[in-house]
Amino acid sequence: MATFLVSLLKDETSASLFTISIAILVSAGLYFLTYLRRTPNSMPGPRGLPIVGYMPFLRPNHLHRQFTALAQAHGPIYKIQTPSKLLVVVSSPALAREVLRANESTFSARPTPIAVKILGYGGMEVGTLPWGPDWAGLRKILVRDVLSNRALDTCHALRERAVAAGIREIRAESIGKPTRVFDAAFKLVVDSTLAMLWGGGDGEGGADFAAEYREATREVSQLMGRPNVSDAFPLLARFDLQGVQREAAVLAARMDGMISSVIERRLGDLAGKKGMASKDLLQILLEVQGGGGDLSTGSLIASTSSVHFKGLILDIASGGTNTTAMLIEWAITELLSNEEVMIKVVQELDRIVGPKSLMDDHHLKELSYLNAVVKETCRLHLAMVARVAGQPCTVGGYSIPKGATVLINTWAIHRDPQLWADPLQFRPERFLNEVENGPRFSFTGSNFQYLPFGSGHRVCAGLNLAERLMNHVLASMLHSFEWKLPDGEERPDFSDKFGPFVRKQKPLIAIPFLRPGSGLA
Ligand code: HEM
Repeated sequence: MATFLVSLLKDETSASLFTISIAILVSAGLYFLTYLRRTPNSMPGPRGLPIVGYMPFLRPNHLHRQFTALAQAHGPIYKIQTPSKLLVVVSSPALAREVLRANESTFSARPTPIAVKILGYGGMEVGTLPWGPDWAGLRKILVRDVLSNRALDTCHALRERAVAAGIREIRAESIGKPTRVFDAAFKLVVDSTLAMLWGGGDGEGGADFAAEYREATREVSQLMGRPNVSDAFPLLARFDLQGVQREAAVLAARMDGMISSVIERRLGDLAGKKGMASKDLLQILLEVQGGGGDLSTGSLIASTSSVHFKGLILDIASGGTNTTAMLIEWAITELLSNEEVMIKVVQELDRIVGPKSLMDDHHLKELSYLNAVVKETCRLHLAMVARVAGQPCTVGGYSIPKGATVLINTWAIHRDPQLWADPLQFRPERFLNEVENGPRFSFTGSNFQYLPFGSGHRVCAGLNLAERLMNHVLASMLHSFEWKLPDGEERPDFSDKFGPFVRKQKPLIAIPFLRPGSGLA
């Protein structure tokens, strides 16, 4: 569940002035006094005002750039005091390593906005559970059993079929027409995720159900990006001033209804001995569940109606669909303004996939230039990893109090000219031929210069799936179609907006034309 990482921070800064004023009167003084006592005085950082700290100076839509500029003024570790939180921003690989590896157990939790908690079965899914045996057991099932490369290989045909169907739909409905690239990518990503998850049985798929799930997922990500004053001022949470908690509860019930109905239908099918057309991830999960899991997880998923069991399904179905689609939109934006790179991608696709076929799984391993494009997109368009100090500790020689939120500013690290040659240039070549013994920059977070999926025990649990989806969907969109900007537009707009992730401020609109070399022609 990637989208929750920084929304708490945004909530803090962009709630309406009116609500903020009330909130400040009620609780800010109390918090500020508490934090004054606990703030490490010697750590550099911009000066704020009494009571409200630095909050009035934060620019919610541009925090990634503002935090990077502040690092230039205050160094690679600095503090920002807000009424309710001490933020510590770190912007170097060495300090990221200190937080995510050397002090891993101290920084094992991440800030969880109230809406995210409600939507995640009350904080019972992998992304929101606190570090402990429940989290470890469920994460093991998710990563080792259900989202392992082996399991994802098992259901590759389901993904291929869904992507091919989506590509045919674009051909039928959008050729020659201005199209929102994010929407096209989002549909392909959600449909193929759901196909892998529960598309192997009878009755679970279906266009209407997928459309309903897509709509709910879209609403979830909108809600997560909405400021909630209760996150900034927990004392006010019980009043739910903006109704965010109520909305989250309604949406959570809707998602739960859909997930429960899929499980029931599948269990009914099995009882009726209909069997599986082809094995999907739900089936793999049911087999783990039926086997009782191991000692650490057996009781957690003893029942298929337990929140833990359903939370695992939610993690897969909604964990990263929005982010994956958003990165595909950024990749196409970059390619439309880097003609040479686009030509190389398309040449590779023509060479590996060939003129008469559609993309399939075995092509993916050979598309090394396309994979480099995806890595370069992740370098330039992801912004932060957030963790909370579970106990007092020291980072970079400064003491950090319990409860402080530490932000690893990957936006700054990924664009640091000391670390990357021509850091603002889109140059996928930097990820090619890295070293002989495996890639220097993988998605696993072993190199702290490149952290798109975080690092350590809480590194993204869905990174295998995310990598396959990004590569597969992007490759299919580029192999089948030539995307052109509408007449009169020479270059796509690059303005962005900080939110749970860095999204495009203006959606990319492009026109797909059928490529003569595509398998659809
Ligand atoms: C390109 C898409 C994605 C990006 C950029 C992304 C990024 C991230 C990041 C940065 C984290 C926090 C890591 C940390 O704190 O060190 C995370 C956590 C997580 N992600 Fe992803 N993610 C993506 C896709 C996915 C997908 C497809 C899934 C589901 C299958 C998923 C499931 C999770 C889960 C469950 C966690 C919490 C892990 C834990 O706390 O143990 N993500 N993701």
